[in-house]
Amino acid sequence: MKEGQTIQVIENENGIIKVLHARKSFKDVRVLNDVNISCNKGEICGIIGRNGSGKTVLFKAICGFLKLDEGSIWVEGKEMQKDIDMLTTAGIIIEEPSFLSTRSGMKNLEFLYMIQNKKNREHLCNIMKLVGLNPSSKKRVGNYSMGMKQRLAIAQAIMEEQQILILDEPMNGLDNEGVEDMRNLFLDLKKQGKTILLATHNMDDINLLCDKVYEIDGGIVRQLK
Ligand SMILES: Nc1ncnc2c1ncn2[C@@H]1O[C@H](COP(=O)(O)OP(=O)(O)OP(=O)(O)O)[C@@H](O)[C@H]1O
Repeated sequence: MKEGQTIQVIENENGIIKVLHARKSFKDVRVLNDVNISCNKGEICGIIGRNGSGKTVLFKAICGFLKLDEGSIWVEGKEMQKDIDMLTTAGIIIEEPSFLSTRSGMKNLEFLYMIQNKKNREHLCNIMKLVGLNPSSKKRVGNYSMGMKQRLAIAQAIMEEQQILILDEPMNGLDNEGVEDMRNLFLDLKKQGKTILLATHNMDDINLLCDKVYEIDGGIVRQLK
């Protein structure tokens, strides 16, 4: 599809996440240059691109962590920076989440969950098990391996059962079994109707998981699938 046609399709789509004509520069370096994407409800939408191509910047803008210079971002019909400042209706992994290193994984989830005034230990135990962590383990997060921290990050992203997940390289640090487990988990979440925006460097993730794929390069996004 030619670029002009792609943009028109995106503008007409009823995407649950839509980015229209997004531009973002840092000083004189343009990172996003008229970026357009649309992710429909129940889809896993992949974004690929080289190191430094702007995937994280795009995700941060979608979540409201940084402002675009131009363009608009719509999530569930609400415009970021106009109707809402921060996206609170999505489970998010962007960069390394900060956990309390002296507390167990389960305690960390409990703290984060309680911030939302929620209490449900059984639900959190199930989430821990779902990501392959032992909810009864007293091991402090500071002593977790990289893969265990990543599993905990996925647990915190999914624990509130949000309809949208924004996952920036969620497979980082996972071994083959972990990757396989998380792929199955994401496919299950998709079956439940969740929408997942996924940045990855792994083409197998793209081929196995994604309904739609965008590549970002030189600030420009191209739809590959
Ligand atoms: N706050 C900032 N100030 C200045 N430059 C920034 C800032 N945030 C990101 N950048 C620059 O924007 C560009 C895109 O960075 P980004 O983190 O989005 O890349 P990425 O595609 O996620 O890369 P990777 O695959 O390595 O994770 C990089 O050149 C980066 O240095």
